Amino acid sequence: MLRWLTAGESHGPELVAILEGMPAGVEVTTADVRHALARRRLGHGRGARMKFEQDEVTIVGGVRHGRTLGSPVAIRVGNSEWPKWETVMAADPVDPDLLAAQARNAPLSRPRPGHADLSGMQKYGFDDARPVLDRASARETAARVALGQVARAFLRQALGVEIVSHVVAIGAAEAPDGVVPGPGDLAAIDEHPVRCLDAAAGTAMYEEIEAARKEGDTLGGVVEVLAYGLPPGLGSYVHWDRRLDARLAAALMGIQAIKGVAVGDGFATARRRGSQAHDEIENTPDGVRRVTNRAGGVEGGMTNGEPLRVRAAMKPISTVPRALSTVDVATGEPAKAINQRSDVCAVPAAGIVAEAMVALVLADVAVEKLGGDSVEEVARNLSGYLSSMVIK
Ligand SMILES: Cc1cc2nc3c(=O)[nH]c(=O)nc-3n(C[C@H](O)[C@H](O)[C@H](O)COP(=O)(O)O)c2cc1C
Ligand SMILES: C=C(O[C@@H]1CC(C(=O)O)=C[C@@H](OP(=O)(O)O)[C@H]1O)C(=O)O
Repeated sequence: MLRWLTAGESHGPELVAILEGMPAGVEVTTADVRHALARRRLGHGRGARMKFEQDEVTIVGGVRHGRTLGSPVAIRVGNSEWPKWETVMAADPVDPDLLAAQARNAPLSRPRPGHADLSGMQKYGFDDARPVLDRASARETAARVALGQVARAFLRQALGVEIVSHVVAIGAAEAPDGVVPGPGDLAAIDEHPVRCLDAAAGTAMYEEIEAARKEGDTLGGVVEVLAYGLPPGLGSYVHWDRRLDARLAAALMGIQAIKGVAVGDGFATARRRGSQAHDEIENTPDGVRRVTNRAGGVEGGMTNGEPLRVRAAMKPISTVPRALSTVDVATGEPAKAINQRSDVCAVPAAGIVAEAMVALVLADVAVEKLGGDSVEEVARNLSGYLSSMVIK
C-alpha cells in the first residue's frame, strides 16, 4: 500500500510531502522533481506569482545516490517568496506592533465566492480568511507533483507505463473528439502555450483566455490523462474502495477546483445505446483485445489492458478580477471580494497535477497487485503474472 501526505501553506516557508510504501531502486533525482514542478508552472493564463516565485526542491529522505531506498520518500518544496511573508505566516507568536505595521497582516474579512474562505472561517472559528485560503490554495499541488514524479518513475521503470495529459477544453473552446495523444506527443504538448494537441483548438483556447483576461474574468476547462502500458487486472470489482475508477475519481476530485471526473467516454456514454457504448472483444495475434476503447481502459473497477483515459473538469478560477459580491464579515455590510492577483486560467497546470494524481493511484494499485520491495522484484512479479495468465 502506498500512503502520501502533504503539509504547508501557500505563503509559508515550504511545502512538505511524504510518500510511504514506494519500493526500493526507483531512479529519481532532484533534477527530475524540479523538471516536474517546472511543468506545473507552464500554461498561458497563469498569474504573476508563477513568474517570480521559485520552487526550491530538497529530497530529505528515502533516496540515496539517485535511487529510492524503500523507506518513506520525503520532499521539501521551498517557497522563494517566503521572506515577504515571514511575519504574516510566522509559526511563532509575533509582536502585535510588528503585525500592525504591515498592511499584509490585516485580517481578510471579505470572503471570496468559489473559495474555501467563508465555510472555512465558519468551520474553524476564524475572523480572518488567511488561515483558510493559505491551505486551501492550489500551491499545495506542487507537493503532489513532487511525489507524483516518484510514482511516475516507478511506473515507468517497473511496469513500462507512460503517462501523458492534454487540455481538451478551455471555456467554450474544445478539442475535437478523437484527439488521443500518445507518450511521444508529451514534449509537443508541453511546448504548446495551453498544452493542447490540436492546433486550431489550441488557438481558440488561447483566444478565450485573452478575451476573459481583457474582460476581468476567469476560465475553467477540461483535461484528459492517459496511461499506456498497464496490464489487465489492476484494481478490483470486489469492493467499492478497491475499484480503480473510484480511486481515480477521488484522487482527481481532490485537486482544487475539479468539479467533475469522467472515465473513458464518461457522460457521453450515458447518452448512447449499449451497442454503441461498450468495447467489443476480439482475438488478435497479440491476444484478446477491445475493438474500441470507449471505457477508457477500466471495466469492473479494473484495468482491462487498454490505455487508461480519464478526464477532469475544472471550474473557472474563483478570484475573479471583476470582483464578485460578498459580505464583509467584520461589519456585515455588502462588499467586493478580496482580489489582489490571480490566475485567469490554470487548466494547463491542472493537467500536470492530474498526471501526478493518476501516477500515485496507479503506483498504489500496481504495488497492491504485484507486491515486491524493489523495482526488480515488482518487474519480475509482473512478468510472472503476465506469463502465467491463462487468457492472454
Ligand atoms: C493549478 C491550480 C491553480 C490555481 N490557481 C488559482 C488562482 O490563482 N486563483 C484562484 O482563485 N484559484 C486558483 N485555483 C483554484 C482554487 O484553488 C480553488 O478554486 C479553490 O481552492 C476552491 O476549490 P474547491 O471548491 O474545489 O475546493 C487554482 C487551482 C489549481 C488546480
Ligand atoms: C502559488 C500557486 O498557485 C496559487 C494558487 C491560488 C489558489 O487560490 O489556489 C492562488 C494564487 O496564489 P495567490 O493568491 O498568492 O496569488 C496562485 O498563484 C502555485 O500553483 O504554485
